[in-house]
Amino acid sequence: MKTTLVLFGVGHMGSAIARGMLQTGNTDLRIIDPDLSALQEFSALGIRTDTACLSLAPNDVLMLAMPPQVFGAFSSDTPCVHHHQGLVISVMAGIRISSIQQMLGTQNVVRSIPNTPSEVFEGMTVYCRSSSVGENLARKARDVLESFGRAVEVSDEALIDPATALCGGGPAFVAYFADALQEFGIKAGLSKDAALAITIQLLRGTSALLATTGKPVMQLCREVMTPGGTTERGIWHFDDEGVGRTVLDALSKSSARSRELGLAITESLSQFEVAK
Ligand SMILES: NC(=O)C1=CN([C@@H]2O[C@H](COP(=O)(O)OP(=O)(O)OC[C@H]3O[C@@H](n4cnc5c(N)ncnc54)[C@H](OP(=O)(O)O)[C@@H]3O)[C@@H](O)[C@H]2O)C=CC1
Ligand SMILES: O=C(O)[C@@H]1CCC=N1
Repeated sequence: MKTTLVLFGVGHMGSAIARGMLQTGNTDLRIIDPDLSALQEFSALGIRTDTACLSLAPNDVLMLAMPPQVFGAFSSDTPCVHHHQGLVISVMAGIRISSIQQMLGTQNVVRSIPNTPSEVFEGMTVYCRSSSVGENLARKARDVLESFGRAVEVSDEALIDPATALCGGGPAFVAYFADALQEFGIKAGLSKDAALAITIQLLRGTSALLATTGKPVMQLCREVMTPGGTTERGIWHFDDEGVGRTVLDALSKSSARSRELGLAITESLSQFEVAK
């Protein structure tokens, strides 16, 4: 029997997951989002869509893809998700497994961080499961997450914050760099289309070279830097300007923000417990 995935939130990440999943067709999809216009694309494809969730089947897999900041209100306003016996997969940045368990009164939680290339079945998801998720549910979680790309499980939940920076945010960092490459091409006189085509093939070709040869990344870099040639001038400039360090700092800041988002909820939950 096909798993029914109930996707809560079909914004940038949720819609990428839904579109990726529709390419594989292994999962029955149901989508909930208060924004009717976000649902139209999917209801036109015959997918069950609703602006609110009133009931669930016990075996439904729930996927939480709303902003972390609205999770508290969602939890209060959606009683049918409470005490859900099936699997709950969160893709929300920051929010810890224990907070989700506490707020939904459910145990079987997988905290994951996918990325937007899921839309074209090239997603990468890092995930961690709660100790209550046994092998059967773990297999189900993996099947769901692999229905829009690749998935890697980690056993230490603390790794999800840096994975949020690297894997979840990664496409933004790569796109930012790609934009600078494209801009150079355009400023140098290439047409926008030519600059874009070159940039796309650079990303694809470098990625394929890395994956196919298994060479270390900096070896790829050194192999392009012909001594006395052109590329080393550019890479030396990166080194002088501390570009590598800036990238590390940027990802550290993203990771810290993920921890901070989680901590805000954990602290408000513990204050609530004290007040009770
Ligand atoms: N964007 C990304 O690349 C990644 C995002 N994530 C995570 O995915 C989640 C969504 O991010 P993103 O898609 O970028 O955000 P968006 O703002 O693009 O989308 C969020 C969607 O959730 C909807 N929503 C709000 N409240 C509810 C609710 N109560 N029930 C169901 N849906 C609701 C919003 O509707 P409305 O607009 O009406 O408020 C909106 O359509 C976040 O938790 C984020 O941390 C994780 C990895 C990568
Ligand atoms: O920026 C964010 O908060 C989300 C999580 C990872 C990518 N986008």
